[in-house]
Amino acid sequence: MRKEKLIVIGNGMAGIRAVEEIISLSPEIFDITVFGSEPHPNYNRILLSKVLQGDTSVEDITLNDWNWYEENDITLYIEEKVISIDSINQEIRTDQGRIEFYDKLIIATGSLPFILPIPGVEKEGVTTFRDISDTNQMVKASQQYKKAAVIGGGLLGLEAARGLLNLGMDVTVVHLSSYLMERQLDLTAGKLLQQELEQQGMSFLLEKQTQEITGHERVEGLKFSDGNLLETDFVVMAAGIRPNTELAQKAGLHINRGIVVNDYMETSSANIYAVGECAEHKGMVYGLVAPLYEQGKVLAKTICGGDVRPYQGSVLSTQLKVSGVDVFSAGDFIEDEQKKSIKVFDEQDGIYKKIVLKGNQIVGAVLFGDSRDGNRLFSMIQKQQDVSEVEKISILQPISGQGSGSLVASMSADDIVCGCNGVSKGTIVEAIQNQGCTSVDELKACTSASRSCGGCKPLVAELLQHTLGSEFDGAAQKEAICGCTSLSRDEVVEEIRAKGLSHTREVMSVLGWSNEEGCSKCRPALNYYLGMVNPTGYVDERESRFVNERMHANIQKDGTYSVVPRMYGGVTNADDLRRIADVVDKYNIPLVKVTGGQRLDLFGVKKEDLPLVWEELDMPSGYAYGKSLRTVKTCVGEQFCRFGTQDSMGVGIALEKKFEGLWTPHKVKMAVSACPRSCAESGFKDIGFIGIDGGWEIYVGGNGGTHLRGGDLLYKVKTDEELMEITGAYLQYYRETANYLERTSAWIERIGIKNVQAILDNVEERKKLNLRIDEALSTYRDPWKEIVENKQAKKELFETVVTS
Ligand SMILES: Cc1cc2nc3c(=O)[nH]c(=O)nc-3n(C[C@H](O)[C@H](O)[C@H](O)COP(=O)(O)OP(=O)(O)OC[C@H]3O[C@@H](n4cnc5c(N)ncnc54)[C@H](O)[C@@H]3O)c2cc1C
Ligand SMILES: NC(=O)c1ccc[n+]([C@@H]2O[C@H](COP(=O)([O-])OP(=O)(O)OC[C@H]3O[C@@H](n4cnc5c(N)ncnc54)[C@H](O)[C@@H]3O)[C@@H](O)[C@H]2O)c1
Ligand code: SF4
Ligand code: FES
Repeated sequence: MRKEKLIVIGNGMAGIRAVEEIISLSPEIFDITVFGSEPHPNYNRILLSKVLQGDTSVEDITLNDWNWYEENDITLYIEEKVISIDSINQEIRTDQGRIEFYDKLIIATGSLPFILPIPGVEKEGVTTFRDISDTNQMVKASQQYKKAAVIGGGLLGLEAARGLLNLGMDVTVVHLSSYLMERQLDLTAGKLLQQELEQQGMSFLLEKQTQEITGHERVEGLKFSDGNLLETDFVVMAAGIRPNTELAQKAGLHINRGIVVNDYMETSSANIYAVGECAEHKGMVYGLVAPLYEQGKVLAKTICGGDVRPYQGSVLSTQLKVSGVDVFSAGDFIEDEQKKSIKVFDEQDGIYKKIVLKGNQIVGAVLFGDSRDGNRLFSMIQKQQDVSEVEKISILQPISGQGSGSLVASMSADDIVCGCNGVSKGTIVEAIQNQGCTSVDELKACTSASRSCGGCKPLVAELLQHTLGSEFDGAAQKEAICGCTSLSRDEVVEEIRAKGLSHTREVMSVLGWSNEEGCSKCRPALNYYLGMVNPTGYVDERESRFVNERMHANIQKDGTYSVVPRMYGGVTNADDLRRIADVVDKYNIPLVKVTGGQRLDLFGVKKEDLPLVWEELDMPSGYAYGKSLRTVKTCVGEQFCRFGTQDSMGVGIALEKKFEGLWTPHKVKMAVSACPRSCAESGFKDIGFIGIDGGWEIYVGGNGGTHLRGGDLLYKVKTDEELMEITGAYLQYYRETANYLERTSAWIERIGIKNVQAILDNVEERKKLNLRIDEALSTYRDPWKEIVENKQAKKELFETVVTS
């Protein structure tokens, strides 16, 4: 039976959550294609604030990686924008000229940041805060400039400001209203918040209307309507958002503020639905994930058929994600003729609580300084609980001051624990008691609790402890490697060693994985740990690897691949260049790019051409796709440079020849410079070598990515042999102790350079580590050559099967 074609425009949080709901209801009905204009698979936009504040990294906020799309047979086109919808012929067209037919179409285009209509907004140094690219821009600006101004003192502006403070900038928040977060707080809470943030180092200009952004090409300041000026090097616009409706408008759909939908998320056009921030329901447009996820549930049921409970709109609750600030707001929190409030204000401790009652119903709440009662109050608001029988003041006081255990004990089963995902206490308790969840990560996988902003994690953990009672295992609360198990990385590796486990499925079965297939997080990790523990006995499981590692090339947004041949030490010759040029001509390779790691990257290679390209290049794989040694960059060194004191190219080539093909927890880059001028940028590599008089300095844990980190000096050595020995021992220690997907920069901070030095100081230990790395290296075979020589693998992986 022909599957119906479902197209989703927008690869963001609401669109993909709706797809998840659809797949869980009816995995077989639709052939799904998703278009996303950003260059990433679906990620957790909420956590961009945490990325900026340095609490997590861009790599760690992916919600659904490429494997998820592949496993669910979803075609994803990234960096491809849908530019028109033909609702008569049921077709969409993209900016790449692609035209696709749909049976059903979901518009999930989100919002656009509101850009103040004032002169100067186009200047260099003005940004918004909406996506990964904006976040990277802010991190980069903080490395070059000192003064930042954030326009807008709402949730987004304050989270951006906290991030910029953490990045070392002087930050002034410019706000239109007389107090902060006026959409979520009342005057008292807004002022308390300001005091707290001032203590953290933030400055504020309130009741300021920005009239112009001054400067030549780059921003130099802000000019206000009262004539005052503020000098600044960088401006973040966080003055609200607007639903992204242009596409729907052009298609003739009914638009008001957003794309108008009914209670079933249907737009005014047949077979077209809208969900998320772009949708307007009963005059409301939402900008938080909880309502968008509720909409996604309704949409999935509508589209899959069956009983649908119509969407009735959502009550909102918010929390600011700034460490050291405890603030909560929910529902309708401003008093008027019909709505009266009850307040508790402890000025000494800076604690303020207010509930707003309409008749006998609690309709809103604001908490500052102690938000532990937030969930309970939110549940009362959602349930429109009648409080006529209750002594009103007690609503504000029953939990505070008591232990946290009693907080979860006092919650009723339908009280919401995770606001973002609408998960109640009852659902979590059921998952613990009936589905055997024993850790927060398992609960996240089972119920989605704590999957979004993460603010509810402590409460989920308390509930777990409370429910399990004496069976609660504190040790199990260590970071589990994924939601399929409660075991940590160290425990899994220990079990693999102790029980001699030799296959991912065996690990999952023997160690009692809750999901017998594993998931896209644990399968590649197990494959790595098994290979690390038993390098000569373990047979690598191709199917457990990420797609790029399976294909030995990097997949690009148009479905073609990029190919990087190995050029040891970044050194090449006429023969290699001639062969590369011939291959480029023969296979119509559209782009050849010199990489930052001194390699040539051939972009736009068709999947079926990959084995032929590799065969004709006749060069080893550069592993540009792998969690392994990528490149050793070198400066020309003593051979040609006047300043060179060492043979950087020779050492670089020797390092690369020795360690090529070594699987590591994450990618590893090296650089060798022959003098402290460090032309190969040795200070920002996983391992960097700098030639000095009479030897080398070895730097480790450097990173040139979003969270720039200069390497730490590990050792000074006198000879090239010592350099090799230390490098081997260091790399093996990293291989044996890091979590899968942990870069050396994060690992060294976690483990501590002094502890690593203590291990490597021990000559015997160093020898053993080197023996073990040599064993791992002994298994290396060039993967391109293997495929070229293996007809079966070539056929399975690279020949496109055409069925009619
Ligand atoms: C820094 C930050 C922190 C936040 N913190 C919180 C929080 O703590 N709690 C909370 O509840 N909410 C928070 N939010 C809001 C939350 O992230 C959004 O409500 C949510 O992401 C909206 O989901 P969406 O799918 O509607 O839109 P988006 O996630 O923006 O997704 C829309 C996607 O569609 C793509 N797109 C648009 N047009 C096209 C087109 N024509 N073709 C193809 N693709 C297109 C866009 O590029 C985008 O990737 C935060 C937002 C930000 C920016
Ligand atoms: N923790 C969270 O829940 C969280 C965090 C970040 C973002 N978000 C969401 O992201 C979206 C965007 O956030 P936001 O804070 O930009 O939106 P917002 O509309 O909540 O706040 C914008 C703020 O900017 C102020 N403002 C408007 N024009 C201004 C001007 N000319 N000069 C100075 N100030 C001006 C407004 O007074 C308002 O307080 C919202 O939907 C928000 O809910 C949520
Ligand atoms: S690092 Fe020193 S030796 Fe190497 S190229 Fe630069 S200046 Fe010359
Ligand atoms: S409250 Fe945001 S993830 Fe649970």
